[in-house]
Amino acid sequence: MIPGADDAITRDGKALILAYDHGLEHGPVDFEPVPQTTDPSTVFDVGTHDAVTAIAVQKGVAEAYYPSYEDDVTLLAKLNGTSNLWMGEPDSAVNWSVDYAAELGADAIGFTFYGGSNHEVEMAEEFRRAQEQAREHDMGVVMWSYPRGQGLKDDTSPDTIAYASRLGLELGADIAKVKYPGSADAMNWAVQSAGDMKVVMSGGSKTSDEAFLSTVREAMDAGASGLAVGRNVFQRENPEAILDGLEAVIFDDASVEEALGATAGLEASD
Ligand SMILES: O=P(O)(O)OC[C@H]1O[C@](O)(COP(=O)(O)O)[C@@H](O)[C@@H]1O
Repeated sequence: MIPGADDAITRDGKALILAYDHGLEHGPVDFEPVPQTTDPSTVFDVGTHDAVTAIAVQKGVAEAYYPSYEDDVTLLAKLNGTSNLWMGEPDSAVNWSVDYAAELGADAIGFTFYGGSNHEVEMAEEFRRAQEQAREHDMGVVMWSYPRGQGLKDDTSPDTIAYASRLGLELGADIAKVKYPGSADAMNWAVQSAGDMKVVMSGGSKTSDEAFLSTVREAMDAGASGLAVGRNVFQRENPEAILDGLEAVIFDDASVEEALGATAGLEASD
C-alpha cells in the first residue's frame, strides 16, 4: 500500500466502485432483471452519478465504451477474470496488461485473488507483476480478495474475511474488496487486520433498499472505506435512487432512515 495511491478512485478517502464485470464472471443472466443493462452504455451512464468514484470493467468493455465516457467516469481496469463456464479450482486469467490499461486511461487496476485456491501461488505471482507495473504508472491497486477453493469450508467466516483483507495489505494492494462477513464485529476485525489499508465491502446479490443500506451502514460503522458494488445497483429499475442513498450513507454519514427518507424512490422493507 502506498498512501495516496488510491486518490483517483476515492473521494474523502472513501470509495464507491461500480463493478460491471459480470458479463464475464456470471454471464448475461445478471442482466436479465433489467435487460437494458446488457448494453454497457446504460451502466456507464449510471457510473456518471456523483457518488461513483470509479467504474470497474474488463478490457473489451473498456476499449469499446470508455472513450465516450472518459470525461465523466474514472476507469478501474479489472485485469483478470474468468467465466462461470470454468469448472476447475478457482483461478482467474489475466486478460490485459497494466501498460495497456494505462494506455486506455485507467487510473487503477483491479485484481481478483483467490487465496486458498490450488492456484494461489501462480495468482500471487501474477498479482506481484501487476502490482509493480501499476506502481510504475502511479495507478491504484484494488484486490478483489476472495478466499475460496476446495480446501476452504467457509469462505465468508470472520476469520477468513479478516485473512482476506490482510492478504491485500501483505501483497501490496491499496484497497481490498471483501465479502461482508455477516456482522459489524466481524467486519471490524477485517478492517483492523488490514492495518492502514482500506477495506471495502463487496455488494453481493440484490437485496431490498433497506436491507442493503443497513448492511452498508454496518460496514461503514465497522470502519470500512466504502463499497464496490454491481448487482445491488444495476439490477434496480432506479439505480440513481440507490446511489443517492449510498452517497448519503458512505460520504455524508447518514443513517439508514435518513438515507431512505431523503431519497425519493427508496423503500423501507415491509
Ligand atoms: O465470484 P462471485 O462471488 O460470483 O462474484 C463476482 C462478482 O462480484 C463482484 O466482485 C461484485 O459484484 P456484486 O456487487 O454484484 O456482488 C463483481 O466484480 C464480480 O463480477
